[in-house]
Amino acid sequence: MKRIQNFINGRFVDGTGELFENRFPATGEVHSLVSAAGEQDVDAAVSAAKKALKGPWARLSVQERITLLRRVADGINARFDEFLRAEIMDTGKPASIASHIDIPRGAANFNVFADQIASVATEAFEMATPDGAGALNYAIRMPRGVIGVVCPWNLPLLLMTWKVAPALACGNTVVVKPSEETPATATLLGEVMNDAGIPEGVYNVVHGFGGGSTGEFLSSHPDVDAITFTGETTTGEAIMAAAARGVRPVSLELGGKNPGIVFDDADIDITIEGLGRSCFANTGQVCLGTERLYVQRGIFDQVAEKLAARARTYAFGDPFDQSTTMGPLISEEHRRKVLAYYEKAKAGGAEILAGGGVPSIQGYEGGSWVEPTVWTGLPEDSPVVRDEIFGPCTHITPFDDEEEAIQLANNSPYGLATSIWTTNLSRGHRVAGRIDAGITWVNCWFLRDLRTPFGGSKRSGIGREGGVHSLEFYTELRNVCVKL
Ligand SMILES: NC(=O)c1ccc[n+]([C@@H]2O[C@H](COP(=O)([O-])OP(=O)(O)OC[C@H]3O[C@@H](n4cnc5c(N)ncnc54)[C@H](O)[C@@H]3O)[C@@H](O)[C@H]2O)c1
Ligand SMILES: O=C/C=C/C=C(\O)C(=O)O
Repeated sequence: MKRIQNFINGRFVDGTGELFENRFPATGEVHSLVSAAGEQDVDAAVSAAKKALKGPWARLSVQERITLLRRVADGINARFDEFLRAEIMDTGKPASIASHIDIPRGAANFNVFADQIASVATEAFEMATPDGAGALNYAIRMPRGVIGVVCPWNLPLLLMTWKVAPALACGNTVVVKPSEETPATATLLGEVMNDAGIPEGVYNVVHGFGGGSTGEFLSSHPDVDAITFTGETTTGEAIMAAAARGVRPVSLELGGKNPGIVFDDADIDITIEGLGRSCFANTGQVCLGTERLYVQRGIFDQVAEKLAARARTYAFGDPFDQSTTMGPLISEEHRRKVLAYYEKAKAGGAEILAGGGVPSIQGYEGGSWVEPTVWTGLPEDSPVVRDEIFGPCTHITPFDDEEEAIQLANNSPYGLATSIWTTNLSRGHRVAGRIDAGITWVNCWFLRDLRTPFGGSKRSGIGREGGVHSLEFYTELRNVCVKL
């Protein structure tokens, strides 16, 4: 049985924690065992990262760091099939997704921030002084130090490197805690880091669970200088509390209950294509996905019917088969959560337009499969419409006018993402400016320019990642004032 180890100070080591099972979600079969890190292993990883801040890594120029980051990107691409297999075995997601999104973006993130750090500016101010000689102020950008990186299971390599790449570009060192569900690609990246010549201790990986385990050991460690987290809102609260001790900055990318708004002048084909992805892609396990949809009354029936038909087109099966378009959920535990909402919808009297249950897939009976589902008819205060489900499901509600649509969309404690579908672009711009969300797409979804600010409002997070915004988090600006 394959064993997945921790990666500390450039070496793969067993942790002092227990071995835990790693399952292939498509069948439920155990495919590897993972060595959990104990508190002393996390301490060893943080110490290695702290020591590396004073070693060769600290003496590299920005250009030398850029060269190493590009080598890491090349290293991932050179081992593309290994990363692809590892990600699919951990998540069960179809190769059609992982080969086009997860692995390419996992490599691209290193090039994006190599570009970004090459051109980032700071600032300088000349000032008058009473003696007339003046003074010059200039800012210098310093790495924060050891960054704790705590990651989720839905886009494991993509979301981990979305943090590690800018952190390293800025001269920090990192200790990564991948989700217990998806340990493999973060571990494989350790080999790539060594091969690329990243000094030992710069990139470390510790495996285990969250509260009372590895995640908490890391976020509470006094020598971690900043914490970047992506995951559930409640976990974000716990990590923010841990970071408060020692006054450490946090970047929190949290949960959402994202609305879509379809006006009656929308291009139906473009809209259904976009909503088909935003509602069901990655088996609905995307933080930016649409779980509540508001459709103007005049086209409500048409959109509901077409979206329900789209939900029925997904092909379940072998995640390694390129013709498979929908995989399982990440685990039996998560499937129980999603199916509980399927039952709540039924109990609440929802009209089920598509799905609502579990598909029968020959040869994959042990997998965590659910049907893509479309409901209507529930009240806005239903848990199905309020809570983040994180599955391939959406509830559709009709609205009459723009004001009502905005009010419905904003009526949520979350504020992560929205999509607006209309051919009236004045309305598209106008409504986008009134939605309380970090990211709003108009006539598109998940179109990503990696230089843009990415993050949530309200309970969907704190801070922004992407482009220069990542560099603002992973560095500290210091001002120097020189009397002339
Ligand atoms: N905003 C975004 O960009 C974004 C992106 C992806 C996923 N998410 C969110 O992530 C969630 C799904 O991911 P998940 O189930 O892995 O989230 P999760 O919060 O359960 O776990 C995320 C990570 O935090 C760790 N963790 C859990 N409790 C902890 C604690 N008390 N202290 C330290 N670490 C702890 C886990 O082990 C895991 O590595 C969804 O809510 C989704 O919306 C948000
Ligand atoms: O599930 C959440 C997806 C997040 C995606 C990104 O952070 C990104 O595209 O950079």
